[in-house]
Amino acid sequence: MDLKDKTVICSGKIRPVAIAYLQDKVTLKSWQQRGRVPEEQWNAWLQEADALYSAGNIRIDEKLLQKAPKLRVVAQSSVGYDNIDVEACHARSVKIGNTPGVLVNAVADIAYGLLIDTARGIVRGHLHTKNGLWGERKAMGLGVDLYNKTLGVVGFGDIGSAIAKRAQASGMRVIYHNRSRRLNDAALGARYVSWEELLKTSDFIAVAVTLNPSTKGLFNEAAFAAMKDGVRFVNISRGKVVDTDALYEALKSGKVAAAGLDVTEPEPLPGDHPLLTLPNITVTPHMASATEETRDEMALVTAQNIVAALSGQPMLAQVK
Ligand SMILES: NC(=O)C1=CN([C@@H]2O[C@H](COP(=O)(O)OP(=O)(O)OC[C@H]3O[C@@H](n4cnc5c(N)ncnc54)[C@H](OP(=O)(O)O)[C@@H]3O)[C@@H](O)[C@H]2O)C=CC1
Ligand SMILES: O=CC(=O)O
Repeated sequence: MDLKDKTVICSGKIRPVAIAYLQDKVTLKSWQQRGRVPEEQWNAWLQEADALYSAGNIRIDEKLLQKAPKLRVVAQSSVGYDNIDVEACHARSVKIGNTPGVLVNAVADIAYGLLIDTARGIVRGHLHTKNGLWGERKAMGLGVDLYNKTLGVVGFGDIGSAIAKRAQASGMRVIYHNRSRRLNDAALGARYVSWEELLKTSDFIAVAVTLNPSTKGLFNEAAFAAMKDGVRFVNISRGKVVDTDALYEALKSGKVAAAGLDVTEPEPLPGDHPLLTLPNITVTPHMASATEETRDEMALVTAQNIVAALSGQPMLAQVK
C-alpha cells in the first residue's frame, strides 16, 4: 500500500533504524536537532499528522488531540504509556501502539544491578575510593548476601519475571504479588503471596508494576512501615508508584537499609534533591532500556506499528 501521502511526525530525535524503515514508506517529519521541536513548528506538524511517533517525552491528551485533526495512530517507543490519555485517544479512534517484550532483558539487567548494589554498595564503594578513602574502607560497613534471601517482586509481568530469573541465579527465593495470580508461576519458581505477606517477609523488594490508578502512591508510609526492618528496595517501574517523602524517611531511619531507583518522582530528579543527600541510595536517570540493541528494537517496533496501523493491519503491539 502506498502511504506516501501519510504524514508521520516525531517530537524529538529518532534512531536511524526507524528513519531507514519509515522514510521510503511515509512522509516523515522528525526533529533531529538537540532538544524538542519548537512549539510553532510542532503545532504546524500536528495539523498535518496522520501518525505520531512518541518518544514518551510528551503528554498525549485531549489538548494535543484537538490540535491534530487527522491523527489516527500514536506509536509510543516504550512499554509504559502513562503519558497517554488512552480514553481520549480511543474516543477519537486513534490507535495506540507500544513496545513490550523487546526491552525486557535490558531493563531486568539494570534492576538486578541495582538489587546487587543495595546489598553490596558498589556505587558507594566507588565513591569512597574516588574520594581517597580506600584505607578507611571498613567505615563503609559490610554488605549482605543475596544468596538464601527472599526477593518480593511487585508486578510479576514480563520484566518482573525476568528480574526473578536473575535473582534465582544468585540463590534467592522469589515471592510475588500481582492483582491476579499468574498461571505459570510454578514453572517460574515463584510463589504468589498477598500484598501484606510480601511486605512482611521480603528481604528485598523489586517493583515492576505498570503505573495505573491502583499503583499510584502504592509505596506510601504505611507500606514502608509494614516492611521488614532493613529491607532493600528497588524501583524500575515509574516514580509515581512511590511516595518520595515516605521513602526518604524510611531510608533516613534505616527502616529501608538501601534503595536503588531508576525512576523517581519528580523526573528529572534535581541534583540537589534531598534523596541524593542520603548515603544509602543509588539513583540512575531512567536509563533501564538504554542499550544500543534494545533502543534499536524499540525504534523498529515503533516504526512497524505505525506502518501496520496506517495500512489497516494489526500492530505488533497495540494498547487496548
Ligand atoms: N525504567 C525503565 O526504563 C522502564 C520502566 N518500565 C516500566 O515497567 C512497567 C512494567 O513493564 P512490563 O513488565 O513490560 O509490563 P507487564 O504488563 O508485563 O507487567 C506489569 C505487571 O504489573 C502488575 N500490576 C499492575 N497493577 C498492579 C497492582 N496494583 N499491584 C500489583 N501488581 C500490579 C500486573 O499484574 P496484574 O495486572 O495481575 O496486577 C503485571 O504483572 C512498565 O509499565 C513501565 O512503567 C518498562 C520499561 C523500561
Ligand atoms: O520507561 C520506559 C518504558 O519502556 O516504559
